[in-house]
Amino acid sequence: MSKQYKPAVRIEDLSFHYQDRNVLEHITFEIPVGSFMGLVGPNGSGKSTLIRCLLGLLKPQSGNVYLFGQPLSLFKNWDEIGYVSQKANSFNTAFPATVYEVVSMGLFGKVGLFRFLNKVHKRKIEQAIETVGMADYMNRNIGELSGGQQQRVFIARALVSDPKLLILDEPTVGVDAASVAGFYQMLKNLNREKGLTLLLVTHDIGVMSDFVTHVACLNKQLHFHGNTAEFEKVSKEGFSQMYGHHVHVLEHQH
Ligand SMILES: Nc1ncnc2c1ncn2[C@@H]1O[C@H](COP(=O)(O)OP(=O)(O)OP(=O)(O)O)[C@@H](O)[C@H]1O
Repeated sequence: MSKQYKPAVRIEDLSFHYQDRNVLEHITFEIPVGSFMGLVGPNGSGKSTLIRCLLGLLKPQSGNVYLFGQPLSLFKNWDEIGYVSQKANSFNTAFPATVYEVVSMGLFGKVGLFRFLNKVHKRKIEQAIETVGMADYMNRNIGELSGGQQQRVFIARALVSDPKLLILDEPTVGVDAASVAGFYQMLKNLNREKGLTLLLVTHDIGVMSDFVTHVACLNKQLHFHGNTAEFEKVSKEGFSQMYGHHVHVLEHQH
């Protein structure tokens, strides 16, 4: 890797197996700084395992991971990496907390639990809430919001510590179909306007491809990796073979 070019993520020839089950085989790919990468694959294709290897939660049997040019074992700036898992697994929404309080939890790593939030912190919290379009709900209880609104709040919680890379694992689970496009549009704006590098994990290959800049298709091996224009050129048959006949790629007008 050249000294000048430091992608947000570089994965080199990574293989991982659980006991006797091979889950990831010889995965090599990069997430350029400033890109919006969609990582797609059917259920059980190894997406979550790859994210866990990338976050250092699992150790691959072979291969290397670099974050912003640094080998994972030396990487210390975890503030730079935001992670939003599937909502259902990450937070008990019956917990009586307002949107503002939930987002402020994203700062606790920096200011320490129960430390007094100063004006700068408060402004950061408000800005993060505004960024995800939830300013009108600042004082509402998290449990009163729809699934899509709750996911926006969890993204604000991840944004409040100014990450350079935001990883979202299946963020539209539980978001109603009518809200999904608006949700992806918000992510696209975060990428374009704030320059945030995004990694979106999903099996929603159709809708996702309208919003991302790059696509990686995983099914144990990496079947495709490239920008959206290259992705559009790939034949529908190729994807049907990989995902099964029930998945289709959306046709684009351009
Ligand atoms: N702790 C584990 N021990 C053994 N096998 C596991 C473990 N976790 C996952 N697997 C298996 O590894 C494979 C990949 O799982 P993984 O969760 O990475 O897939 P995924 O693409 O994220 O799936 P989904 O879209 O359903 O969340 C699956 O066959 C799964 O059953």
